[in-house]
Amino acid sequence: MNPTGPGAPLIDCRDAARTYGQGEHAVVAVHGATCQVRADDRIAIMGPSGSGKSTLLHLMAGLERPTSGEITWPALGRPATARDIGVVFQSPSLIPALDVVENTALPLALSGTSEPEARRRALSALDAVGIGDLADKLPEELSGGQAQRVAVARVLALRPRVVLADEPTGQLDRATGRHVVDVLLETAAELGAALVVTTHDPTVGERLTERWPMHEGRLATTLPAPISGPRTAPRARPNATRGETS
Ligand SMILES: Nc1ncnc2c1ncn2[C@@H]1O[C@H](COP(=O)(O)OP(=O)(O)OP(=O)(O)O)[C@@H](O)[C@H]1O
Repeated sequence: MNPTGPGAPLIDCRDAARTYGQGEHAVVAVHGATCQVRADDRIAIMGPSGSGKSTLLHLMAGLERPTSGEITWPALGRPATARDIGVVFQSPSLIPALDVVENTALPLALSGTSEPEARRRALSALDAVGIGDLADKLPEELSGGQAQRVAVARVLALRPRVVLADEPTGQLDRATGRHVVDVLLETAAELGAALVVTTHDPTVGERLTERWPMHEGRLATTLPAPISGPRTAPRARPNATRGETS
């Protein structure tokens, strides 16, 4: 068991697996995955469609429970909440009746932040993702890419300790996608937060410091070298405890 408190991993997955369905209909979305996420990590989980990336991300966020194995959040000393771990989902899921700034401020308002402060932080996050001028638009007036940027801003406004982004550039053109990754990296640095991004796009993966390959539900055992220089401290590496690599 990891110690809790500062220096402990933010997310600790131990042989965590997730199966959907039962019997002959069972689908093992994630086989036993063992990995850790710490502050300052910049990780791309990479793999083709259906390889289990979203499921692993949801497990890390505590949105789903592993069917076997364990996921803990040692640095938090308690189960993670949405304020600790912000998730940018594949689908923006904006509330149609609320304008862009209200959608962005909503999670903050729901977690007790005063309305003026929630609005101020929402506007600042919208500016950061380059759509401050759309603050009073309704979701139906947005393009898919603009809606995705609102979803990113909604998480950044929460100032979480970990940002988990599920294919955040999947619906964006190359230039906009690049900007969204810039924003995620800049904000993670500013907050001192960890950043984990799922993607099948190598040009997104190469922007992150580490790439964790995933194939058919298994997190690979071997990792490419970091982009620049060795890490300053040793850390646990992900491994597929069943042994296969992609
Ligand atoms: N709620 C669910 N019920 C049943 N099967 C599911 C469910 N969610 C995911 N799966 C299955 O688990 C496997 C992994 O899915 P997952 O969405 O995690 O992969 P992914 O790599 O994120 O794919 P994509 O890039 O297309 O989003 C797939 O075979 C998928 O059909």
